[in-house]
Amino acid sequence: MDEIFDFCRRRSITSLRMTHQFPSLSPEQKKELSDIAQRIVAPGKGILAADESTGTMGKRLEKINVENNEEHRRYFRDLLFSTVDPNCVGGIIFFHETLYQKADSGKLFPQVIKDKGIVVGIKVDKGTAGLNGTDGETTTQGLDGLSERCAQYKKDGCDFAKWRCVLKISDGCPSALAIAENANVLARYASICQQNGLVPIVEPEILPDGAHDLKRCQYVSEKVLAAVYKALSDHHVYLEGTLLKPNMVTAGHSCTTKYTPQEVGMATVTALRRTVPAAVPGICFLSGGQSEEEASLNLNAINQVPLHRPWKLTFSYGRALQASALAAWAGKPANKAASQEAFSTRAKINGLASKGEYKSTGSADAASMQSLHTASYVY
Ligand SMILES: O=P(O)(O)OC[C@@]1(O)O[C@H](CO)[C@@H](O)[C@@H]1O
Repeated sequence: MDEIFDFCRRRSITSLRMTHQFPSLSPEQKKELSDIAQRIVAPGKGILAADESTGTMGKRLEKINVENNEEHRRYFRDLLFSTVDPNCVGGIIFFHETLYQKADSGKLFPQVIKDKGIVVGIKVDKGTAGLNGTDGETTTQGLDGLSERCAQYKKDGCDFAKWRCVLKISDGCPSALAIAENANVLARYASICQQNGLVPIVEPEILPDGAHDLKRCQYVSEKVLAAVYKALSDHHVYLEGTLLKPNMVTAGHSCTTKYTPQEVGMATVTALRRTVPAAVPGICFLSGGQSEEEASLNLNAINQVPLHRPWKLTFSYGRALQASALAAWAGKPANKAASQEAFSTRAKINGLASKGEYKSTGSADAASMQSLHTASYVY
């Protein structure tokens, strides 16, 4: 090590010395973070994103004519959590309210989940805010008081966190400002999480709105991810203790060319191989308005791409894991078992897809084929 420092001094390279001089995490902290991340993306497992804010949950409940009140939100989440299979779900992302609610059994939800061996996560961002002078682009808020909130969440049973940034594709978007600002805020968030023992899920979502083709989405995804990993490095984030939650590389929703899952898989894996370091243990895709079946077929194809893939490639789905379950429930207690069955089926299929082992029978039901995309969706 001394020779390296000596070499750096002679060449006036100071940054290496600085990194070693001010280590941000102890070996024990690093081990804890890396162990948590590995548990979440163990083979065949992915993440259930159940972190819809109260407003977003309202939009979901409205579709099935159910009132958006605390009990209905609790009931639906209890329905999911009491049936979730730890063989295909390694982590669940909670919204603040859910973390302090109880299951019908009287146990707090985080305890129910931990007892199954599933890791508890929490959404910690506070939503998007406009970047003035841009074409409607945004950054994400929530850094103020984040360290204190993370420390409290760790005490209350959480071991990972999620923060979502949003970028969009159009003629002039994403702008250089949006790319730089969102990369930096994700890195700052990730650094704060790690100091508090939470594995940060880094989510730079590129929206599927638009008529762009697959190539354009791949190009933009590469630029955004390259900026994110440069910022994470600048902020000394320990990559082994992080997870990435990106969009799959797909054409825009109104693109007239339709691409096969194999084409989506190849474009996605190519973009990731060019930008995401091998030290990152897992890449957990968001579903972004794809139908349940489409999200499963694309994930399966991603895991069948004949290129070296140094990370686990799995799911962190919200809509694509819950849509059929919500529709089957329709707010009626008598439908609870049918709703749980629908959820378990999707979780099992995605567990298989995360290993490239899902064989579609081609007989998927209508509900799972329905697009879940809403143009200019605001969460
Ligand atoms: O795209 P999906 O799979 O439905 O949801 C992905 C997601 O990141 O976006 C939502 C809004 O923040 C979250 O509830 C969820 O974690």
